[in-house]
Amino acid sequence: MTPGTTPETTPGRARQTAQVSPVGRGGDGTAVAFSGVTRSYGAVRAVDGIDLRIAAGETVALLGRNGAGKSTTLNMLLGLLPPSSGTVRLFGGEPETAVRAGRVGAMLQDGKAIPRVTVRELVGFVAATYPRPMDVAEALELAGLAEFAGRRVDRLSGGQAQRVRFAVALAGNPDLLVLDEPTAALDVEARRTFWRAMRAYARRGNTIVFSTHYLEEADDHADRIVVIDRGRVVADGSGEAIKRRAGGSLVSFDLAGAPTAPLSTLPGVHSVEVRGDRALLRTADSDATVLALAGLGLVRGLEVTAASLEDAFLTLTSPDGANADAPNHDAPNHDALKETA
Ligand SMILES: Nc1ncnc2c1ncn2[C@@H]1O[C@H](COP(=O)(O)OP(=O)(O)OP(=O)(O)O)[C@@H](O)[C@H]1O
Repeated sequence: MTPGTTPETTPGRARQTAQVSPVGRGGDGTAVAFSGVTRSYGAVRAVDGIDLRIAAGETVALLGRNGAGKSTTLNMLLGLLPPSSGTVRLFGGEPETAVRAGRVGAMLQDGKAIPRVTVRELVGFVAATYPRPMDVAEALELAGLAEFAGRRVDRLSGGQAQRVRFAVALAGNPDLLVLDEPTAALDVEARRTFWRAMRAYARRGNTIVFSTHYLEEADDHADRIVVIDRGRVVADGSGEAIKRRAGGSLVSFDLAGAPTAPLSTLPGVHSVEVRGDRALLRTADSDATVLALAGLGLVRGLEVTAASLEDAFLTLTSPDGANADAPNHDAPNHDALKETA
């Protein structure tokens, strides 16, 4: 069952609504612990050896491209999917135990269809399954739904329905909120409202794990970013640290038919991408790269720009189905990108 997404959610653990220190909730202060976790679907290795500790009270973003393994990781975290190997612990025990105890609220991509009841009724039904739930009005307020409380849930826009799912995830007043791409269906204003609510919930000492494709979103709203690529953690640290270590510069120029093979061996270059006739080199030393390009006569339309957040992300991850025209010679030492949280 998907915790926190249906009125039938399992009864919750007794706990107070008041602010609680994050330390102590997980015994040693650990909310989530993955040790050597893998998960395969047939021949597809979706998660390929994840070790991860998330302290109680942390807000952590799982950042990765489509198919990186984020949802699989979150599903194992919630006990919805067993790992092929390794162990997952929530608050020191089995995920199922924490979920059954009502310590976990989730908002997943494939939340079940919402029945024909009002927003207030639905959140009330879910809240009633917990011994000490969040006050319904408070959950609606936090999720930005106060004005829609009397509206039928099947008569809401996609973005409003998404907020209902958030309110349902909050209803049991969980210690840990797990959100799989929570802002996917939201417009700019709704995103702002959503993140404001999420931060308010985090300030109470709760733990939040959310997945996203966007480094900017992760950087703006998480204490810590865990970058996942091809089922592995390739970077783990603050947004600042990830930008600093993966940032560098972007050097682009017109190839004019020149071969791409030597580009990845130029000084400073850690990845090469070709878009049409233009080559984009991500480099840690733009001066050295430009000098080397000049030596090769490759200076047509040359541009040097600081790497953006998205460039930093691209540097850390590899595109699906890399093709010969768009090699990504990622060669960073990923271990060097990890920092102690
Ligand atoms: N039920 C399944 N059966 C077979 N393969 C699957 C299944 N679920 C996921 N996969 C594969 O496992 C890999 C990881 O998928 P996952 O959904 O965990 O990625 P993701 O990072 O959440 O992607 P997205 O951002 O697109 O949601 C992908 O290659 C995907 O095709």
